[in-house]
Amino acid sequence: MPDTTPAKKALLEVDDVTIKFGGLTAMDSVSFQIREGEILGLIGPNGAGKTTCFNVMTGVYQATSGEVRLDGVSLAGRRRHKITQLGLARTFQNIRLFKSMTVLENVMVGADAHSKVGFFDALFRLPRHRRTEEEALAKAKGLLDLVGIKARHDELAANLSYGEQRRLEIARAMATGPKLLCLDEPAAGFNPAEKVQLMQLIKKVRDQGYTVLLIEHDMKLVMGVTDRIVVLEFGKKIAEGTPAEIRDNPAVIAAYLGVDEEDAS
Ligand SMILES: Nc1ncnc2c1ncn2[C@@H]1O[C@H](COP(=O)(O)OP(=O)(O)OP(=O)(O)O)[C@@H](O)[C@H]1O
Repeated sequence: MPDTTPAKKALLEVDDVTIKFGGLTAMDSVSFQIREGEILGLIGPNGAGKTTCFNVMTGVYQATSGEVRLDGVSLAGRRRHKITQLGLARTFQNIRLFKSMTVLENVMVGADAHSKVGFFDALFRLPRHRRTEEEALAKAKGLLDLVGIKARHDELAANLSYGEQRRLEIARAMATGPKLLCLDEPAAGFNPAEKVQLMQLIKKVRDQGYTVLLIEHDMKLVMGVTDRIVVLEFGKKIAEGTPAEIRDNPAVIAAYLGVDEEDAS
């Protein structure tokens, strides 16, 4: 039977983005789209431009040319907090938590990015503020439950295990209410069992209605969890497709093995 499911709309569009650092072109006319509800993997050897791509998307760097659009809205020239408000959240390669705050407080800080309560509501603890606070608390606990660390909510973030801190980072990013959740090497430093659990968590997050962009070096994880994969090498997109297509792509194999394409095929 022909597939009659309508194609999902593009949530994020990276449109012909180039970024140069002096003489180095870290992204060279890169275009790809992330569709609503999918898990997209962004992979490539060291120095391929993956993190730079994240940084352009999240407003850390400005593209030299081209633009990134979220839900049709250009992110060019927007400040980081504005991009978060528009619905793009990220985690970092190096964990960035408020270590002297509790687990729950870390998630509440994320939720504040979307708070519509004004200064006076908060100052006089007006009913609107209290209601919003209660809702934020319930939502934060729900997110901690989702990532599997609800029992630790009163603990200082510094006292969590490494794996728990990574989960907390994901919960905090989700607390900003993103349309797109970008995970930068979330499995770094994980053992095989933790990687399997992370795969399950990423799928669970997507099943909650989130769209996920994943930068990850671990091929088994990327192949096991993503719907589609975009491959960068030396700042250029060299391939795009399903995990099965990417696994068999000679250009990708060559990029990873560091051999000529003809030798790899
Ligand atoms: N702020 C910067 N100034 C100068 N060069 C930069 C800057 N940021 C990144 N680069 C360079 O851009 C290229 C792409 O780097 P990037 O960190 O995006 O690669 P990556 O694919 O994320 O690599 P890795 O897997 O090692 O994290 C590299 O050559 C890097 O040295």
